[in-house]
Amino acid sequence: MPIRQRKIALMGFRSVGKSSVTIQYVENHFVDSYDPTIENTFQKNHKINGQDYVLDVVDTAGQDEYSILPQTYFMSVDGYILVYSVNSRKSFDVVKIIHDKLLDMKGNIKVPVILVGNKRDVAEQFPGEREVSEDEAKGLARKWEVPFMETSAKEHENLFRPVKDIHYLAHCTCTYDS
Ligand SMILES: Nc1nc2c(ncn2[C@@H]2O[C@H](COP(=O)(O)OP(=O)(O)OP(=O)(O)O)[C@@H](O)[C@H]2O)c(=O)[nH]1
Repeated sequence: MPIRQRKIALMGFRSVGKSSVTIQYVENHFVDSYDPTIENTFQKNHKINGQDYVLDVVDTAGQDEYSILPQTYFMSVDGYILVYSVNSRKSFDVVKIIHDKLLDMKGNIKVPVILVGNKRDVAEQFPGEREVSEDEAKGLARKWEVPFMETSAKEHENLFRPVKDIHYLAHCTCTYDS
């Protein structure tokens, strides 16, 4: 079977951990320093149900509510991982705005998205710092009908369920059997 190539992009507010999640997922280590990203693309191979996939994983520059998203993010990306940080309400608001923009640009067709609440370890260690509850995020994911998970890039916790979640993104099916 020929190898299939897919492109997925991580998007979200600044400093929520998009690069850390990407690097942990692709290279299995945690980067403690903060170096704002312009844009980086990584590759990861997956075999899913006997089919080989090459995933281009695009780690985007942090967005805010005013960011104008480049056309390339709409034209050539198959699926999106929208990342917020569980200790930042603002970053949760920003993923909602990004989601609206994606739907708008794609013509309101459902877009394959995974919602990720990163820095779970911070909320576990300092519960007072949590600004977005798991229940609220689950509610949003239910409304969007997309998979959701809280992760910790630092603790390498829950970094996607590769077969199930990546399969969903790679196939762009827009339906998710939770
Ligand atoms: N405690 C903790 N810190 C994290 C986690 N993920 C990222 N960080 C830290 O948060 C800071 C920002 O992480 P980045 O991965 O650079 O964030 P980003 O979203 O790529 O940032 P931009 O490039 O500005 O958009 C860094 O200091 C990371 O070490 C996590 O799961 N837990």
